[in-house]
Order: sequence, then C-alpha cells, then structure tokens
Amino acid sequence: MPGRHPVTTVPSPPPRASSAAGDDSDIRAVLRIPEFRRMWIQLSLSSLGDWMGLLATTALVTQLQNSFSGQAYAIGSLLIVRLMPALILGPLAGALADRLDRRLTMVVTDVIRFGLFVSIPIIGTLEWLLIASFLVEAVTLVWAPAKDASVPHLVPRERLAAANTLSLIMTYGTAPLAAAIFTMLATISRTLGSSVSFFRDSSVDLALYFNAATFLGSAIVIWGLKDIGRAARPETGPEPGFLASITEGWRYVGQDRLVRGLVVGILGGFAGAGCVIALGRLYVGILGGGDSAYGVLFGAVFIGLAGGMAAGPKLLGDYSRTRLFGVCVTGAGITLVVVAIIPNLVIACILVMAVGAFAGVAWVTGYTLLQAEVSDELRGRTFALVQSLVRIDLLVVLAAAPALVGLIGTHGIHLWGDITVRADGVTVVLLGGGLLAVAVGLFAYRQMDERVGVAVWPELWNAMRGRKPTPTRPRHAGLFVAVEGAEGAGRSTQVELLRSWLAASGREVVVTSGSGGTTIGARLRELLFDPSTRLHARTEALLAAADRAEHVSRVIEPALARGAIVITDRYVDSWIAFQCASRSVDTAELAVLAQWATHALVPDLTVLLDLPAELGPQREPADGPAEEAGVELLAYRGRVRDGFLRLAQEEPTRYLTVDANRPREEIHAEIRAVVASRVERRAMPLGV
Ligand SMILES: Nc1ncnc2c1ncn2[C@@H]1O[C@H](COP(=O)(O)OP(=O)(O)OP(=O)(O)O)[C@@H](O)[C@H]1O
Ligand SMILES: Cc1cn([C@H]2C[C@H](O)[C@@H](COP(=O)(O)O)O2)c(=O)[nH]c1=O
Repeated sequence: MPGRHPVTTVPSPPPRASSAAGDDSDIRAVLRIPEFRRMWIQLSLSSLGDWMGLLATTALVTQLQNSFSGQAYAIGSLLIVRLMPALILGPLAGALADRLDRRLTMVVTDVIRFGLFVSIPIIGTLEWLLIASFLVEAVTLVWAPAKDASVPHLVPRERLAAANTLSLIMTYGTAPLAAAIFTMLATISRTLGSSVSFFRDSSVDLALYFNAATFLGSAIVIWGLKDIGRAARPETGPEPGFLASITEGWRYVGQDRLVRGLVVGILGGFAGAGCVIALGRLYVGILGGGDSAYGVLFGAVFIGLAGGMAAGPKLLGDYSRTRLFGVCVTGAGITLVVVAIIPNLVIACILVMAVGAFAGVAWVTGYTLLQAEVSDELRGRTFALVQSLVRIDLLVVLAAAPALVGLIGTHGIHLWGDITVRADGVTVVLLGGGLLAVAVGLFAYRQMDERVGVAVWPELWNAMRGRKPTPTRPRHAGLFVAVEGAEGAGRSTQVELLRSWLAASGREVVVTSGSGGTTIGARLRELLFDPSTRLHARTEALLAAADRAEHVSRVIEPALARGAIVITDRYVDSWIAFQCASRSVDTAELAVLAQWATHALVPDLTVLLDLPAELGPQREPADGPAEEAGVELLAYRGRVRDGFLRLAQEEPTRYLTVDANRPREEIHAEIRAVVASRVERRAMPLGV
C-alpha cells in the first residue's frame, strides 16, 4: 500500500522525536552560524511580538465592549479576522514571497506590522482593531514563507532539522515571556492610571506599543542579514490550493489508520486549544481575575507547552510514539474538563500548565510521526491537508465557542443551601471542549495503536524510568491459533477437527506441537522429561525456553510469513501453567523469558479447553487405559487448571475459554465460530 513506509519482518523501534528533530550537538552547531543566530534572534522578537499582539488585542476588545455577551462576540470576531487571511490569501501570499527579495519582504512587512500595531491604540475603535488585525495577519502571511525560504540560505541541509527544532522552541517558548511582559505592563498601567492620564485610557496600550516595537527591532536585525536575497528558483512546486489540498490528501488520510488517528487527534487538540484561547479572558473574569491574571493563565499554558515539547520526548524515552500521541490528547482533555469546573484561579493556572504540557508532547509526537510515517510522495499533500483542516477547525471553534458562551450567558444551578454549581457559558463550553478532546484522544489511540496486547500503564511507567519497551512484532500474513488445556482435555481431538475444517478452504494449514515440535526440541524435551537429569528449576526453564525458541523460529514464524494458518497443540501458556504448578517459579519471570524466547510471538487466538482436574485422567487415552489419580496428582492438576484460568483471565480478548466437558462436535462448533470471525477480521477469505 502506498503512503506508509512498509513494515518489514523485523520490528523497528518507533521513531524518536529527538532524532527527527535534531540532537543537542546539531543544535549547538546551528547556533554557531552567525547569520542563523541573528535570524534566530529576529524570529524570537517576531514571535514575542505575535504573542503580545494576541494578548493585547484580545484584552482590548473586552475593554471596548461593556456587556458579557458583547465581549464574547467581539473576541470571537477578532479571532476569526485573524484566521481569515490564511484561508483567503494563503496561496497568493506564498507565491508573492517567492517572487520578491526575501530580506526586503521581511523588513517591509515588519515595518507595516509596526505601523498597524501603533495605530490600534491611537484610533482606539473596535472596527479599526478588527481591520488592523486582519491586515497584520495578511502581512504575516507574506512574511512567513519569506522566512521559511530564507533558512536554507543560512543553514546547511543536514542541519535543517535542528534549525527547525529551534524555530519551534522559539515560536512557542516566547509565549510565556510575552505573557510575563503583558502582565507586568498591565500592572504598571493600572498602578500609574490614577496619576497619569495616558495609562488611564487603556491598560493594554503600553503592551501594544511594546508589541509594535518588537517588529521594528525585528526589521532592524533582518536588514543586517545580507545573505538573504531573492529566490534563485522555487525550492518546491507550487502549493496546492485550499480545495485541491483537501481532495488530494483526503483519500490517503481516510485510508490509513495511523494517519487518520493522527489527523483526528491533531484536530481535536487544536479544538481544545482553540477553546482555551477563545475563552481564557472570560474564564479568568468568572474566577474573579483581571488582565494580569489572564496574562498569568496564558503564560502557564505556554510554559507547559514549551516544557512538554522540550522535555516530554526525552522523559518518555522509547515509549511507543503511536501510543503516546493518543495518551497525551486524552490527558489534555481530562485536565481541561477539571479546569472547566475548578473554582480556584491558582489551581486553574497549574492545571492549564498540565494541559499545555500534554499538548506540547502530543504536538511534537504527532508532527514527527507524520514526517516519519508518511512516505515522501504523499507527505506534502498530507501536511497541506492537515494545515487546511487545522485552520478550518480553529476558525469553527474560535467562532463557535464565544458565540455559544454568549448564547448560554451566565447562569448557576442552585443545588441546596449555599451550594450553587457554575453553569455559565464558559464552563459549559470548556467542559464540552475537554470531553471532545478525551473522545478524540481515545479514538486516535485506538486507530494508531500497534502494540495490541501490551498493557499501557506499566509500559509508560517503565519508559519514564528509562527502561526499554518490550519488543512487539510486526503484523504477519497468517493466523496463529494455540490450543491449550490439561492432559486429556481433548486438545488433539479439537486440533484435528479444526485442521480438517480449515483445510477444506484450500488454505495452507500447519499443525504443530508446542513442546518438542522440532528435531532439537524433541531432544530437549527428552532431557526435560528424563527424571534422572534432576534439573534445577532455572535450568529446566532455560531448556524449555530453548525448545520454544527453536519451534517459533523454525516452524511457526516461517509458516505465518507464508500466510499459513498455524495451529499449535500447546504453546507457552502450557509451559507456564505446568512449570509454575510443579516448581516454585515466578510466573512473571517465566513470562519475560517466554516472551524473549518466542520473539514476542503471541497467538491471534488461544483456545483453552477447560476441564475439571478429576475428569481429564478419567478419559480413555488413545494408547491405554484411564489412570487412577491420587490426591497429590489431583491437587497438582488443580493447580495447573488454576494457572491456565488465571492466564486466560489476564487476556480475555485473546483467549477463548471453552467448557471441554461437552460433546466433541459442540466444542468444535464453538471454536469454529470464533476462528471464522478471527479469519474474517484478518480479511483472509476461507471459501468455506
Ligand atoms: N469432548 C470429549 N468428550 C469425551 N471424550 C473426549 C472428548 N474429546 C476427546 N475425548 C477423548 O479423550 C481422550 C483424550 O483426548 P485427546 O487426546 O484429544 O486429548 P489431549 O488433550 O490431546 O490429551 P493428552 O494431554 O493426553 O495429549 C481420547 O480418548 C479422546 O477420544
Ligand atoms: C508441555 C509440558 C507438559 N508437561 C507435562 C504435562 C503432561 O503431564 C506431560 C505430557 O505433556 P504433553 O505435551 O501433553 O505430551 O508433560 C509439563 O510438565 N511441562 C510442559 O511444559
């Protein structure tokens, strides 16, 4: 299938964000390039200006409106006008930036942004604020591709990944600084407002002037970068238009489970983030805070975001990236739900930091996975689709969230006595956003998880302690069925019935034995069953492991790779159940050994024929009379049975536990139905 990199027979570790993003030495090397360093400083200033602009303009619209609903609508309008240029002018601005001198483009657009931000507090109307915000975004659209195209002029190709990491850190890392400066300026304005009329008019004017100044500073820095000029020729083909990018990438995104999960997760994450951005100021107001508190809350989100992006991938080591993405989106959603209902601003600030951290890890992970998992010929279209969808997503959320808040208004549900529960629009919409993120995170997890059968939390805990993940196997083309049960449970009978039913389909069916199933295995089994050897329990376990390793690598794996249906009479579960019943061995330790020996090959289905301990021996064996079991033997058989049942309970989806004290055909019909559904799930036509 085109699209994803093919999964071969050897399990490859999940891509590590650090390797995709460039390691520490790369980053140091990039920063040693003087031109790039200056560019980096310029980008920091511009990003700082962007965040300050967002904070200051959002705060300003609330000051320009008196009613709660009016403020909500005004914030919604502001955020929409900030997103509109990307939808309308995106391709045009990209083409323009490729035709103009890039250094000049950046300098001119920075000066225009300076002028626009200075004009906002001077004109001081909501209408101009909206128009100026639209123009700032339109100009930024020309500036951004000029910047992106300039980086390869300054940085060697092999260091581009590290340069991009630095760009990402800078883009988000300046947000907390912007929030801190905004909070400081708002506090200064309020303090001086009583004595100096300039500060009385608007507490955010100073922030807007500061913001304007960052763009002027950026223009001065960029003017000094003489190496950046006009593009010699376009580095990539023209970007598909908005609609074209959707149709081109849609089919692929719809077909591939991993990419589908990623895209849905990213959209859900942005929807949650959009709720926080759109409602942050109103939320702070409900909890009794002002502009300063808004700055702190906003900063907390981005401290968490930057922390998550920078530290998350390192902290989580080799934890499965496909799992991590869904886990983090779900975690962000759960935390957002708590934020929505928490009545305390300080706790809310701490929690939004956690929301930011989850989102940061998810963003880096998702971005890296898209780069690593989507094949080169589809990557551009996939990214284009993701970017288009993210914009639509944000537009809808940013328009809908404040509008919904305005519609719902401010309410409280009186329960009893003094107890009233908040039911205002902000709480309800934030709660809904959080629940949506949880649903989307779980969906992404289910779509993307390639480690089915490996428990989530122990693996996460191990990764945080720096332990390697247990290896999982690639999907194979065949079907692997194990039949387990104590002596005389009817395994041979059911294996044969299953074999003849499956063989009628024309598929290759391989029947094998999980103990002594190879030439070497048979010799090992002889040793194991020879009472004169008097083996130590660990020696016994290692010999049994060698028997299983030989069996899996010589018989089962090659058959599965050919696409055969493999039925094994006994597998590692028998080994664990018998060894733990007869010797004092730790089941968990044996399971680790078994997993290593079998190359982590787990059956698609394990049929456990369950029979009460006293019934097995009563059944007439094919080669002799039924034996009379003593008390000790019965107790041992009871332990074996309990061992099997415990294993089955631990993995109910893999096991089919069958009451074996029934007629052969009845048991066979039950097994056949489940095998048929497993075959169907693997899309293996049986023709029977
Ligand atoms: N459902 C059943 N009801 C009654 N007897 C059965 C049933 N299934 C099998 N048997 C009989 O029980 C005996 C043991 O059956 P089978 O050899 O299939 O079991 P097994 O689990 O493979 O035994 P072992 O552990 O000895 O290899 C045979 O004589 C068989 O005919
Ligand atoms: C696989 C296995 C078996 N045993 C015991 C169970 C029976 O009593 C005998 C014969 O087993 P068979 O596979 O049904 O021929 O051996 C055991 O003790 N440990 C094992 O791993």
